[in-house]
Amino acid sequence: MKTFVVFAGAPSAPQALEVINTGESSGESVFLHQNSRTCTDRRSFFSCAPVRYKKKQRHDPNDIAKGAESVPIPFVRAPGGDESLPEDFTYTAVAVAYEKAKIEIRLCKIEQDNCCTACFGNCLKKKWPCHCARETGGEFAYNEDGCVKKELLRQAVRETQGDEACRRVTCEKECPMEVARGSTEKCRGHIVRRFIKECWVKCTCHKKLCGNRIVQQGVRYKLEVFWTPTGKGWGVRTTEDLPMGAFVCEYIGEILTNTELDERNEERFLKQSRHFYPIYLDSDVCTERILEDDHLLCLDCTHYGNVARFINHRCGDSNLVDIPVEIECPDRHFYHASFSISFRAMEELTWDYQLDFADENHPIKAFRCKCGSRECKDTRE
Ligand SMILES: C[S@@+](CC[C@H](N)C(=O)[O-])C[C@H]1O[C@@H](n2cnc3c(N)ncnc32)[C@H](O)[C@@H]1O
Repeated sequence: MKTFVVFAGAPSAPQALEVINTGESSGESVFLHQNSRTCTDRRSFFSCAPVRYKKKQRHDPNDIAKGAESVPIPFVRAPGGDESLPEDFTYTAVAVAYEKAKIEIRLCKIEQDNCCTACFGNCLKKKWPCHCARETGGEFAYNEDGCVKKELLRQAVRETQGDEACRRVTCEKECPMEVARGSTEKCRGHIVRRFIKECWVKCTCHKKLCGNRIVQQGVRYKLEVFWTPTGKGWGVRTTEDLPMGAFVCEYIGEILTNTELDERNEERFLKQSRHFYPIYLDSDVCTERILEDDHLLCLDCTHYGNVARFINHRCGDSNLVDIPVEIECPDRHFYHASFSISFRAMEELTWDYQLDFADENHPIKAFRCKCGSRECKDTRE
């Protein structure tokens, strides 16, 4: 018996080695292809190999994600410009807790009837939606193209625009959001946000093929970070036309408590930092009423974050809407803030930060808005 070592890949990129035995009598070498095709010479092996052939990857100096996303995200300077990306920023595609934030991602919190333990393949193809669609009224949040369904999208736009018709809850005692703002005012009321629940770790469907696993797959459309010509610093745009409801990215950064964020804000304010990058994970404040400091969490993208950190604000008619998503377990102190297209876009991607420009007490002193929208709320002289 002869032993052959077979490369599963091109000659220049041997990634996996496989040893096979073959009879000596024919005098032929047998090359076993990884997708079970056999070829009798090395040449035809490599010509039938591309199914598994993975191009040798290089570190693309223009990819701000440094390979962390499944698509590269290039950055583009203004013509003739020499702006550089911030040096104290490291790209991460997963949220990381800084120090005190308590994140309760526990298997025991996922009850059997809160996940699909008998599903196979793609849950969206099932005749009847599985348990995972319960959160969204018995229908999956996504369509077969991986986009958020129209009704849910409309609802999210209404909620984020503070539509009076949306359900509101007022804190009975101290409002954690007012406390976070350093204010002693009464609760202004919280809109009850509708969450999306994706299939999670205990579900038995396919981790990549299930259509109820969209946000957890990460960025898949072509995005670009570019230097805005209107004085907003860096911004994000798409280089392809995105359909309504397409998931663009989630807001990823360091997970902080309010106190930690306050300390950072103060420091940055003293340093006269130009840009600020925090968001509050407050979509479920209304069901808790009373929250300890280490449970009302925020994401800060200043030092660690993903492409969402470069998305600028637009008042009123922004083309992205944020939707809270449960991915790991039902603990809503930490959830995923996903951005989907609410208006067709092939231009700068913007998101309404929901800032009150007149609020002098706001912990992040609002910038002078240059969004250019007819609905711009920054009316300060
Ligand atoms: C999340 S960052 C966005 C990325 C930022 N432009 C950069 O270069 O890193 C938020 C900051 O961008 C700037 N910004 C965002 N939207 C803006 C707008 N509509 N007008 C002016 N500045 C804006 C503000 O300085 C704000 O604090």
